[in-house]
Amino acid sequence: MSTATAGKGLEGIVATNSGICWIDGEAGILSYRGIDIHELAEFSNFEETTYLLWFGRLPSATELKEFNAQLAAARVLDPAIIQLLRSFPAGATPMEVLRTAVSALSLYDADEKDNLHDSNVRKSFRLTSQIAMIVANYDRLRKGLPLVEADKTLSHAANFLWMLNGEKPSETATKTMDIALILHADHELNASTFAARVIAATLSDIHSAVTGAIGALKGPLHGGANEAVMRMLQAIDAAGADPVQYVREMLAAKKKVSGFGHRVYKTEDPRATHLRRMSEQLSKDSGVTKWYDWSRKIELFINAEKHLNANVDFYSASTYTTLGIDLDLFTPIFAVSRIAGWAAHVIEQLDDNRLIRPRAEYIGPAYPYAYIQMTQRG
Ligand SMILES: CC(=O)SCCNC(=O)CCNC(=O)[C@H](O)C(C)(C)COP(=O)(O)OP(=O)(O)OC[C@H]1O[C@@H](n2cnc3c(N)ncnc32)[C@H](O)[C@@H]1OP(=O)(O)O
Ligand SMILES: O=C([O-])CC(=O)C(=O)O
Repeated sequence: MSTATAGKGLEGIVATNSGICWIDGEAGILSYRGIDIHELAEFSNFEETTYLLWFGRLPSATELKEFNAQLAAARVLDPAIIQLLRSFPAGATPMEVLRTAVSALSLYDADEKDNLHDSNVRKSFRLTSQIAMIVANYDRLRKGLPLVEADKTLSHAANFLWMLNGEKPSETATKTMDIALILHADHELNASTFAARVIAATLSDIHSAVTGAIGALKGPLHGGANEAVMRMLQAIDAAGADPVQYVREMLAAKKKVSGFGHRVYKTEDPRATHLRRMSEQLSKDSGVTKWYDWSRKIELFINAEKHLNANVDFYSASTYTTLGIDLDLFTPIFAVSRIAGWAAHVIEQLDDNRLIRPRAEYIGPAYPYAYIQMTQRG
């Protein structure tokens, strides 16, 4: 077999076949199983979208009802996981906690240790419900607040907000969270999903694949960018700076501005369109307009100056902040949604598996390079 050298960062390399997500980066189109993200954001909900990702088509009314019931029934965490959450040192970040707790979930998952399709679907239900619960529970534990029991009558988005805040969420908050979860649910071979597929392809288990994916999502070049956007907006606020001037100086110092640029999209990220709209509406409704206003000014400046567009992470920062959510929960919330895509990809990988093992172009010292005895080294 011949080998070809991929560009740095595997840019433009098609690494697998997948029937889950189609993106046209030139035209700014994102679709799950062929259905445009704009239609899903307008008409679907997170549960239905997850069904679509896992089973390849939209459910009937009865199938959706059963799916919702199965997801709600999976809102159970072993007491040992709660104990684990209580045991973390003060200052453990929610992403570190999520990564560690998801790894531990496999120890308490009574399902088959096999990698059969149906076992992994059952585990995916549990992982989807449990990730949301871990994020909500840990936030309350670190704040010294009592834990809130899952409400199995609520939707996934509403139950997450309920367990996080201990009060029934408004319709607006639930709808906003639900749309955000739809928008973040999958994105083809992004870094965390690729990591999940590489792990799954060794015939390791789905918990390992999702743990690795969470580790990849955490980085500021990927999902961690939403937190970094808010940290930047807060730094602007603390400095009493002009947002455009602040960002101009970042560019002059050759720093990257989080929430801009994308490996695949050459136009606006279609998800940013929705998040911008939601951020603007929430800011008007709440009367706290500065985060949206500053974001918009920064966006227009970066568009003009660098021809870079906002990605999914840019307006999720001001959206979640206006919903009253702490900034270090933004990336965990990304995971609350992206588990839908990770699970779909792990299952798809295993349905037609082959080990993922590319080659590296060697650029080290030329072979054979002599071994020098210790006594003869300088
Ligand atoms: C959910 C997600 O993962 S969405 C992405 C979230 N990440 C971010 O928002 C972090 C900021 N953005 C970035 O770092 C990048 O745009 C990435 C990682 C998303 C994509 O990276 P790549 O495709 O590898 O592009 P790369 O980093 O090589 O950038 C290409 C050029 O655009 C510039 N550029 C890209 N993004 C930015 C940015 N956000 N701010 C300033 N300049 C940027 C680079 O400096 C580089 O310029 P140069 O050619 O003059 O050196
Ligand atoms: O596709 C990517 O590279 C990153 C991204 O937008 C996502 O994972 O949602």
